[in-house]
Amino acid sequence: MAATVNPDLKKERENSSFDPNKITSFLYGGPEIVKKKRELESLALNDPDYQHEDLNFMSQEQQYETFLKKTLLMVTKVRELKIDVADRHFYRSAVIGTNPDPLGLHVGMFLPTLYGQASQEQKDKWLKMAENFAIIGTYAQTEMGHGTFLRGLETTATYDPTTQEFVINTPTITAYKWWPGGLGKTSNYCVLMAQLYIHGKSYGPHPFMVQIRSLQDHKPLPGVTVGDIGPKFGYGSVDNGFLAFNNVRIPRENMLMKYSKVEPDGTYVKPPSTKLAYGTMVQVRANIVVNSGRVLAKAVTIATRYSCVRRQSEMKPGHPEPQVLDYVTQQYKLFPYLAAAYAFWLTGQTMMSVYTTSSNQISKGDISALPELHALSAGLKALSSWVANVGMEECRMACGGHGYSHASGLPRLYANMTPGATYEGENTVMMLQTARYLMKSYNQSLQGEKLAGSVAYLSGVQPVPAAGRTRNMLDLGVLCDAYRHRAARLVHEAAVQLRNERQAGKDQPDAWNAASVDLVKAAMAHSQYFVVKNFAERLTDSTLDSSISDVLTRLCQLHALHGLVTNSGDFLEDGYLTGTDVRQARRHINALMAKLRPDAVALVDAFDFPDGILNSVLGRYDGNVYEHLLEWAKASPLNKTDVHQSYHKYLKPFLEDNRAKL
Ligand SMILES: CCCCCCCCCCCCCCCCCC(=O)SCCNC(=O)CCNC(=O)[C@H](O)C(C)(C)COP(=O)(O)OP(=O)(O)OC[C@H]1O[C@@H](n2cnc3c(N)ncnc32)[C@H](O)[C@@H]1OP(=O)(O)O
Ligand SMILES: Cc1cc2nc3c(=O)[nH]c(=O)nc-3n(C[C@H](O)[C@H](O)[C@H](O)COP(=O)(O)OP(=O)(O)OC[C@H]3O[C@@H](n4cnc5c(N)ncnc54)[C@H](O)[C@@H]3O)c2cc1C
Repeated sequence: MAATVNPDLKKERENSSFDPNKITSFLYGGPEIVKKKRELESLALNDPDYQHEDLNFMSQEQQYETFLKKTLLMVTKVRELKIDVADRHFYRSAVIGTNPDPLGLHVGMFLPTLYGQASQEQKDKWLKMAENFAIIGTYAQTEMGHGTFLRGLETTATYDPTTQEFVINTPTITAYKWWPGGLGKTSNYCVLMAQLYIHGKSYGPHPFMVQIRSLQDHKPLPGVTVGDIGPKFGYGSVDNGFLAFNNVRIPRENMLMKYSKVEPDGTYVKPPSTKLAYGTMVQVRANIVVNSGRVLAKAVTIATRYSCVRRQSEMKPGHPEPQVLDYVTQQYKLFPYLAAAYAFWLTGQTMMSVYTTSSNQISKGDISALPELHALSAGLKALSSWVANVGMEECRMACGGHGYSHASGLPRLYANMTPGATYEGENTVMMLQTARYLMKSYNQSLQGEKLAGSVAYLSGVQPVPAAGRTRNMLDLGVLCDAYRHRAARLVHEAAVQLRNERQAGKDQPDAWNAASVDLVKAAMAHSQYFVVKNFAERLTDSTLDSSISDVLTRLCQLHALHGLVTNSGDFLEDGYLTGTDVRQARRHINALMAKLRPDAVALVDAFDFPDGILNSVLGRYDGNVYEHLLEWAKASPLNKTDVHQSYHKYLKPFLEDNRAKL
């Protein structure tokens, strides 16, 4: 087995223009954090207790069992090692790699819902148990018939004032809860979203704390039907489940009552906003923006390293085969996603800081930031997960045939991460939520109101510049202005389209539906403007080391220019950009790719994913791809014996029969 680094990768690293550690530090927030991250990762990756056979060689049941064992062990070790709450994600991502785990919903949604939706008395009652994993919960909202339309949920929680209980029921097949992670086999509690009924009146979906399995033998409690929904596209390591209730009674105190309340006599106390009950989803959407940047960074790391190791064809007759990354078409596949990974990494950080500031404000009773937070997180969640999806698949195809093997790590990454476009709010639906906010803001600006936050730019309509002027299409100010103009124009045009549909006689819902393609386009343009502007603003950080600001600027330019060329019609349509500008942009892309080429490996190294987290034979840090491909294939269960038992069962008689008939 080769212990040395592949010479091509070695040369790539020697020739880069900067020290990747400096970018790593920038991406993670300083050298101290990077040090902590590396310590925790190496602790997890070198722990023999976490070792197991490759998941790709396992059935769904084995994957679930392996991951359950591993995650429970992780919880115990996190406690023993006294890892700070803020640092746990480093340890966790080294333990689970790119796989979801059966406790993900407990940590990612059940606990956050208790923090965000429970009253102080309820926190006193349940938080200690939940934080210490004495109970395990999930977030049971989606039903077989409704995921998107929460107001259409069918599960009922009917208040009975005589006993001061809620009666939980699943009235139809379509009301079965369907999909919640960790529900199938693991959880004994859930936060249940159900329609609240008091004295025959419906009050809409509310969260309830419901025990579903016995704490003694883990059997479903009386009236509860629960199980696993079966194999999925990915997510083999998680028991996504179904759940139904037949007249299950829970105490009044089990409705989460930080905002809405039901008094013992059945009096309903309204929350400051009904949408506060959706708070956990907003938090997870913000997390998905962070995650999308990381996922894309992983895919691009694998494909870029492999593209430097892989040699193919003759560029010049008689010359050695070039590294495939030297083909400009290969660079055009990968570098825009390399740039996008950086763009979304930084967007994720901004999104989280907006989330933290706004949610602090909201928890103190000031809900004014809620609409902006919802609109921003919905749009960025949708944009980032869509780009990550397309990027992961592009990276897989850029690895040729070997990309299709599970050895590349890319099919599993894709299968586990692609539902980010569906869960926590289906992407089109999320873009339409953002569009709703944009329309409202735009109309407010027409009434003369001053807008703030991410929509402030809608107040001032930018004029289309006079023809004949020249622009420097590499100037980040020029690029941001172009994205801003496009977003403002598309918001304006969607609003005009809506108004025209209304004037043509449609009612508001039909007009909205008729204009929805334009509305999504406007929300997309708004979100893309936010990403480009955020990237450019981060580069103005005066503490940024000059040796890395050049290369980061190139990435930012590439990200903006690539989006501009891909959507050139939007920029050209009203004459804001000219054909000359777009032609110039295309030429700059080629020049930028040539400049980025020597730094490509250093730029992916800077993401700092250890091999144990990447889990890819093609993306190995040492580039020793071929020997490990062979070793990996040899470990496949079909290779345990030279002659498989199916030969004796099927192939042998078949061949013998055919030979006998000759
Ligand atoms: C050891 C260390 C560990 C570290 C751990 C880290 C681990 C992390 C792991 C995380 C794992 C998570 C995995 C995720 C798994 C998936 C979970 C799920 O899918 S769960 C299931 C996820 N399911 C989904 O996401 C369902 C998606 N569906 C929905 O969210 C809603 O049905 C809807 C938004 C589409 C419509 O709602 P509807 O009630 O019909 O509302 P209308 O349209 O009529 O609009 C009325 C007004 O409300 C406004 N508004 C709306 N929402 C919000 C909000 N959130 N806020 C504020 N406002 C909001 C709206 O703007 C409008 O305002 P205006 O114009 O009137 O002023
Ligand atoms: C891996 C995975 C894990 C999940 N985990 C959980 C969990 O832990 N807990 C939980 O409660 N749920 C969970 N879910 C469910 C998930 O949240 C829903 O699937 C998601 O919210 C989408 O809803 P839906 O399935 O009803 O899609 P649908 O709404 O049926 O979407 C189908 C199509 O209809 C379109 N559409 C729907 N409404 C509109 C509209 N108003 N305007 C325009 N187009 C529309 C959509 O764009 C989409 O193209 C999970 C799902 C997956 C895949």
